[in-house]
Amino acid sequence: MPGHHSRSIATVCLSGELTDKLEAAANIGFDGVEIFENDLLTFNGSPADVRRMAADLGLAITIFQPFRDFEAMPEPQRRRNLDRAERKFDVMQALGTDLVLVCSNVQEACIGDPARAAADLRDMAERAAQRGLRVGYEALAWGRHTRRWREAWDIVQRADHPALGLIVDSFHTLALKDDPSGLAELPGERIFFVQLADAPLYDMDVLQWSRHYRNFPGQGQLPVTGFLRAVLASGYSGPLSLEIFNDEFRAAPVRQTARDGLRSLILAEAGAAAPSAPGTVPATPLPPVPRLSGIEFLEFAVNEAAGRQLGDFLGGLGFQLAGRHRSKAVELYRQGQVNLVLNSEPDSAAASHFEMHGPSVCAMGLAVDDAAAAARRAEALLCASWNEKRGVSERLLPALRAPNGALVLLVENQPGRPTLWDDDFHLLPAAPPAGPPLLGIDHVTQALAPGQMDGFVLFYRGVFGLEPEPQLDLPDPQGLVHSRAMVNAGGTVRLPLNTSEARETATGRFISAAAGAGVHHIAFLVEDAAASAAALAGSGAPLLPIPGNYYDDLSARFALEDAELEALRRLNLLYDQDAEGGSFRHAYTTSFANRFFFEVVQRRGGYRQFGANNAAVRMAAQARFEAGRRG
Ligand SMILES: O=C(O)c1ccc(O)c(O)c1
Ligand SMILES: [Mg+2]
Repeated sequence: MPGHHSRSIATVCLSGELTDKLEAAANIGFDGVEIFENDLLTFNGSPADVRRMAADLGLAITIFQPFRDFEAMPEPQRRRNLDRAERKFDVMQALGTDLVLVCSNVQEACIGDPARAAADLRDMAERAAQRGLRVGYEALAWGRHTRRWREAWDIVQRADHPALGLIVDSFHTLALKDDPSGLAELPGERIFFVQLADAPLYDMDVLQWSRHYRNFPGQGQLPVTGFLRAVLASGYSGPLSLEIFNDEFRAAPVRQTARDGLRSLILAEAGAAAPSAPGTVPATPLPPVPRLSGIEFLEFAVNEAAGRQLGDFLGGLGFQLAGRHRSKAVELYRQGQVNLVLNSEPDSAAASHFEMHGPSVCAMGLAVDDAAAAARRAEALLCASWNEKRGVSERLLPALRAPNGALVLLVENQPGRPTLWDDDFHLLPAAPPAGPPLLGIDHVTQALAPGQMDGFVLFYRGVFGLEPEPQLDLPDPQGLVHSRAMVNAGGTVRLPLNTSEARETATGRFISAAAGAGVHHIAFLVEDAAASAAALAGSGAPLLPIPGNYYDDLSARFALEDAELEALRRLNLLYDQDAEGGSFRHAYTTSFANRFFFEVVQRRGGYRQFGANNAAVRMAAQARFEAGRRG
């Protein structure tokens, strides 16, 4: 017996033809699909063909939907609607599903009388029952008279027919800020079906919001877990089904969306099962979110020539060659607490990454408390794993693939035990540091192609417990860049994610130059940004020049001492403050091979952001610099 509810997805969530949708849903492991009427109408085959196809794939057809504008219409529509229902029943029987979703009537002509709605639904349910079918009634948040689940439930109770039940959809309830907790009191068998959807919090017309911006549970900001907990407390034992209307999903690769969907459903169930029932075994045995102590290293895919160039570039930033791998063409560069690895080993994950993307970050090493448990969690959440070849007595680093195919390596450090670097590298004697030491990797920013944000958010949130910060819109001279930082509870891992629809923004240029999503910039934490910038400038490091207007404006925005302002100006440092008086000083390098760049940052007084106020100036300076470099 499966320990979880059967898992279903509406065909409207997925791109492509009905065949593609069913295959993707089945291959990733869904148990069933909601057939959206439009996907059937546009399919060049009979409902019986769909039934066979689903059966061959091992998919149940959980529901046929939607049936619109049925209840509480005046004559002659009332009678016509009952005839319409009979035609839908014919299709359902050919499809081999017993449940139809009736969404609440949105017509002006709909009569505002729950008794009439109940009488009509009872008629429909009686006709359905004669064919062994069932009817579920769902409140649309923008229905003419029925908008809340309680109103729909009241009508279902009045109708009092065993073939009529309630359908609930987290979006409609949560979008209206309606309270789902009362669902726990319903008899579970009277809830015929449960749809789950999340959404970002937008202050907009609810119909437009629902039709274009829904996303999978965990990708948005609605309290879907609380909703699900209430539903499950009723004793509901039917399928949990994802129903997402989203413009980006309609355009996204179908297999990725299906994977994200199932990942989100596994997480939602685990989340709903977890805290309310201490001591009981959760429905999904999902290992806990790993504790992350930081980014242990970043690994660059290079070939020999690119490796030399990047090594030189890093040398200019004060990094030193600190070790060579015992068995592979892999070098360790170090400055202070920061480890950067350059991998030119043939026939490796790095080599294929280099073939596809050129010099770029191909792996991130995360320091975790329990690498094996973290790997099991990732596997349970459908992440592909990777086993790199290794020499005798070298460390086994559990590895999984991020949504762009880059690797995340899980590094477990135990006090008093040899480190990864001791185990796998011939370490060179450390020379005295050039410049003030780097304290660690402050953040790693990735550029994503349009449409990839939700998938990455779910990956980092679900697998590693990072939480998304609010989305920011940053003006690049060539278009807007949307940025959302994923940050863990301790602030030890910070991963801003940027997307842009515009091809010529810094983010857009990265995506075309690197052939896809990847690490666009790496920020190092320092104690004193002015001292670090001065040391970098002194050793001839390529710092990004910032225009003088920026500093004139700074003096108008913040009460800075003249000497400080002059130092910022001289060192091309940017400055920001938060509302609590925390401050941020940062400087950027120009890019390596027009691809990625580095930043040094200093945080004071609990500043937790990323200097978004300065992004426009930085991106304009980069655009100007790169245009100059191209000549
Ligand atoms: O947007 C709609 O019309 C619509 C249709 C069916 C649903 O189940 C739903 O939640 C919304
Ligand atoms: Mg719905």
